[in-house]
Amino acid sequence: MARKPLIAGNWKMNLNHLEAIALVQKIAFSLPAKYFDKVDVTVIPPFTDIRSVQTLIEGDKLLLTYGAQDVSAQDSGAFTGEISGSMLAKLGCTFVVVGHSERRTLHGETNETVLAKTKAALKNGLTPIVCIGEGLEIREAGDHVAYNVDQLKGSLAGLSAEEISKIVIAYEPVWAIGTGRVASAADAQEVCAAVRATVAELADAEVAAGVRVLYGGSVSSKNVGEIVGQTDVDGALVGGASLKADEFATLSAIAAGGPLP
Ligand SMILES: O=C[C@H](O)COP(=O)(O)O
Repeated sequence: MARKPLIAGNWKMNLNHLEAIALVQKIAFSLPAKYFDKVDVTVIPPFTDIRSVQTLIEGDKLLLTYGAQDVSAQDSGAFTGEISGSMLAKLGCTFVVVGHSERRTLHGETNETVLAKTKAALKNGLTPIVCIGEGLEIREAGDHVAYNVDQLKGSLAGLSAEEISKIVIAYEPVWAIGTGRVASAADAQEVCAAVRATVAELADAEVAAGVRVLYGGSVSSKNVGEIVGQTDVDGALVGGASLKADEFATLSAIAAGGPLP
């Protein structure tokens, strides 16, 4: 089954709403409509930027989509600081990142938390981008495939095949995030193939053939071509390089198969 590549730009805690508007305008200008037949491109700004990004994208009928970096596992109520799935859906978000390693490490999110947030996203019609990834010690011990398979199984435990078919999975080795130390294309392929095999086990072969598996960790225009050229890698979750319009447009164009903008 042909899977359309997805390039998702996770801005993390960068750019206020005015800067967000400027960046989205530049990306849209650099990436004409023809590219969007071959690649889905989404921006994942901080919560405070989403309304401005929505207004721009809807007002100018841009072909980019947008999403959020996190979602509450709760529906509503006394959860100070939390943002619900229904709030994000009302703002027109397509995607929500769930279980990013920075949330797992810095905010103590477990596989159970990630599963609850994944359910909250699905319940509200959002596509969760469920993140997994091993630290350096696990990679150096050679246990990375088993570790990622376990993390994925824990993060998707009990979901139906239909629910799993609506999810995007992102493999992000923690040692490659923001470090400039990108995994080799073969490293990315090895884990993404194991992810797809695990989806076949948890759901079925058809769901596994259709689910999009992204790689994340120091992706740039220099390495994206080789990475998304791997059989089981269907795009990228991009951090630092998504904050530069030209670079993000260029790497999206490469994922689309070119030509360069
Ligand atoms: O969500 C994005 C990843 O954490 C990758 O970040 P990076 O491209 O800055 O390494």
